[in-house]
Amino acid sequence: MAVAFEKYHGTGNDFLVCEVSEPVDDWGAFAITHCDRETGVEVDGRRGADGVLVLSIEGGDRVRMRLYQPDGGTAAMCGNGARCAAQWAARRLETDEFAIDTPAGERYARVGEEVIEIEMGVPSFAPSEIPLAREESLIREEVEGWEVTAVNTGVPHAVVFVDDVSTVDLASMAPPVRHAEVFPEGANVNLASRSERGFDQRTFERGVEGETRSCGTGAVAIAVVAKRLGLVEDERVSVSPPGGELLVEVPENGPAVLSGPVAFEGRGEVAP
Ligand SMILES: N[C@H](CCC[C@H](N)C(=O)O)C(=O)O
Repeated sequence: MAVAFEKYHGTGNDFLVCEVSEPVDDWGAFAITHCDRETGVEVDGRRGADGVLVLSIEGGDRVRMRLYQPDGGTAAMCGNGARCAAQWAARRLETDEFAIDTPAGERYARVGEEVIEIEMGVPSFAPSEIPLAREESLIREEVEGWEVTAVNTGVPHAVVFVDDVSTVDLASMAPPVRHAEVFPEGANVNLASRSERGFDQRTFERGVEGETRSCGTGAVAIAVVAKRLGLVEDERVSVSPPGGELLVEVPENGPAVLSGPVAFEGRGEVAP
């Protein structure tokens, strides 16, 4: 039996989207096969994906989202994935505002003409919530030779501010930080540097084990760490990963909000 999918990307972070009712026994194995950049499914000229979003509509007006990563594992939250899930759901629901149930908690989505906005929860610097293998927060401390700040924005992130993200060899700097002992569950690794509009972003993702064109929880992490370190004062911060531009709102109290565009790339069928 074939498995139907749709493909979306949010500022270049691309996902296969499947209904949970599709005939797949092992979504982790499915993600390993079809997300592979060399041998995975090809849509619109790009092979593979940064993950598989397994979705369902529950109770008529709520979306349940689970992310399976290219290494077969899962992650509690994905900001761009939630934006793609919201686009998928808006085509099926009669409303443009609804809740998305994720393992990191309930997230509210607003689907507009141009941008899709997700409430991302309240970011945490608490060691037990990131999690960190120590009792103190990790703010601007050296980890594997880089000045790292750690935050959880639904998943664990390490943020490193540099002069120019484009001159750093992310593929070699990120793995030691991603696997550092201080992160017992690993971390996604973000580089940020000042740009004219806000910050440039590059992210090495856990589970993809490589650089992605965009990462929503990473953009929120950069904005919230920039705020914490006193690098910005505005509540709205523009963050530009290689795949586009995201806007992050970081209020004093309350949840961060991530917004940006989503594109539908196509649909098809693959083997389970
Ligand atoms: N790309 C996602 C994050 C996935 C996080 C995952 N790579 C992990 O924590 O293991 C985003 O837009 O927020």
